[in-house]
Amino acid sequence: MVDPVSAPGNAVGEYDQDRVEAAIRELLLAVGEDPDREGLRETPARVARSYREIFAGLFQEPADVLTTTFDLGHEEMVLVKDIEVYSTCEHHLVPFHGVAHVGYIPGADGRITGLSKLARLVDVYARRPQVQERLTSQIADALVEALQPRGVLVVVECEHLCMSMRGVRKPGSRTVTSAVRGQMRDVATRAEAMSLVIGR
Ligand SMILES: Nc1nc2c(ncn2[C@@H]2O[C@H](COP(=O)(O)OP(=O)(O)OP(=O)(O)O)[C@@H](O)[C@H]2O)c(=O)[nH]1
Ligand SMILES: [Zn+2]
Repeated sequence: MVDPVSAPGNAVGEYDQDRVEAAIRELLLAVGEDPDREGLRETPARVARSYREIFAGLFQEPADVLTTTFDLGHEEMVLVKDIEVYSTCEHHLVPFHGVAHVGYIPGADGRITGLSKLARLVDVYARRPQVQERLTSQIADALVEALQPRGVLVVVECEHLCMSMRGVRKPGSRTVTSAVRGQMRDVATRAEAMSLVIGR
């Protein structure tokens, strides 16, 4: 038995490697496969290890990653764009992937966070069963809470494999969602942020 991982995040229980393994074996049987054939023998254990990583965000809190802040007195917009996103659609349990652009205007105290922390924050929420709208707003709200910035803009652009490989089968379509908080709602500020997002 591998150590269960238990931490708050959004989880209602702990990660149970043995149970995931048993469920994957059962799933293989249910779809008509033979889980004992050579190619599949190790698959339940592999998938269980892989899900532990893919859903690790269930056991992480945004506060865990937004720990490093600096008082640089910087009062202008900070934007990290094209942060790679890999998440899992909670309706079909298949991936959706693309990029996130995360920007904020520091608060009156000029407190900022490390740039990598913005990407880590995206991962905390992406590594859970998700819908893109919730992913987008959770990132924005976590930044508001941690940094008390003047404004936040989060834009996420993803392709959903549930729309590409099955169902409606429209490969290449991308879904764009945004969450805007505080002064980023101002027309001119939002336009400046969006031009930075769009500019390549
Ligand atoms: N709003 C939103 N919808 C999503 C997201 N990911 C998947 N969906 C949609 O969730 C819906 C689920 O619809 P259902 O009718 O319950 O499921 P379904 O029969 O598998 O639907 P199809 O995908 O159309 O075959 C689909 O329209 C998906 O495209 C997401 O992140 N946000
Ligand atoms: Zn889906």
